[in-house]
Amino acid sequence: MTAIHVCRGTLDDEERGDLVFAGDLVIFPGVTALDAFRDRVDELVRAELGTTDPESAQFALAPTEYLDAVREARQRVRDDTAAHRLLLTALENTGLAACDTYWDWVHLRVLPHGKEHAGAGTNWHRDTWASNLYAQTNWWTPIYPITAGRTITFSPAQWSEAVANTSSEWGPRAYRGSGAENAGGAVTPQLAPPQPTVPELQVVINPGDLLCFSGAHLHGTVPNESGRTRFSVEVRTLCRTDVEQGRGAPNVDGHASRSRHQWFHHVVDGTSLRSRTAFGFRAGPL
Ligand SMILES: O=C(O)CCC(=O)C(=O)O
Ligand SMILES: [Fe+2]
Repeated sequence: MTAIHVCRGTLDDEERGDLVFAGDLVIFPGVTALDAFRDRVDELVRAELGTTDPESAQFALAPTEYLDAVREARQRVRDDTAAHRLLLTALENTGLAACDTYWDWVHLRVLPHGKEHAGAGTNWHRDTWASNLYAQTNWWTPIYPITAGRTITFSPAQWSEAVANTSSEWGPRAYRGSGAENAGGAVTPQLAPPQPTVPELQVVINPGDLLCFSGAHLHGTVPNESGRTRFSVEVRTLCRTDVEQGRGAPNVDGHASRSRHQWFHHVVDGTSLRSRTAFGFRAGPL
């Protein structure tokens, strides 16, 4: 049973882990530093799209021009250390201890209106089918207002129920961040037949709110037919103590042969989690 917690105070890493690794969703409303982060992302997005209304820019620009600008905006956010610092402060505002935290990369997801852009979203997946890291915690925030028709969706019923999937044969060529998203590639492992019935929970939060969930949750993108483009940012964290102590969500159906510690770098000093051989991690190539 998934509960949704609206947490107006802070949770330390252990308290947060107790909820998230049990399948609960945690919403931190009005996180202080998130306003400045959002302003920064908005500035980068407007600059790249050359508009004051990014949510309708897809209708104003030629398709290739638009997709190029989106790619640039995504890269700008991924490289922008000022934005990263603000996002880290926002995570710390929720109680996260930066000294113990590794993250992957700050990913701007742009989901335009219309079926032809569906590849910019994701099908149902658990991130852990790819990362094989059960302490993985996902953070997600909208940059502009969203609706139930323009958001992320969860299948709480499948938290503890195995579903057939392609995690055993999925490989790093589909590595997230490679740009495969907009080419409609299999960015994460997929559901395999038989397709389960997936009762959905679409989560609508405000810009400035942060949604936190286990990477082991079955989740995906609501197809955007809302008439406006969705802009959201996601990042994944690992708490070193969780990894060292083997804390995390249960694995109900992941069959990846490797764990992708190398996707995660320390939020302050940038050292790779893979290089922390003191943990006894395999340090082999992808
Ligand atoms: O934003 C979405 O639609 C999907 C996000 C996602 O899969 C993630 O944050 O791991
Ligand atoms: Fe995901």
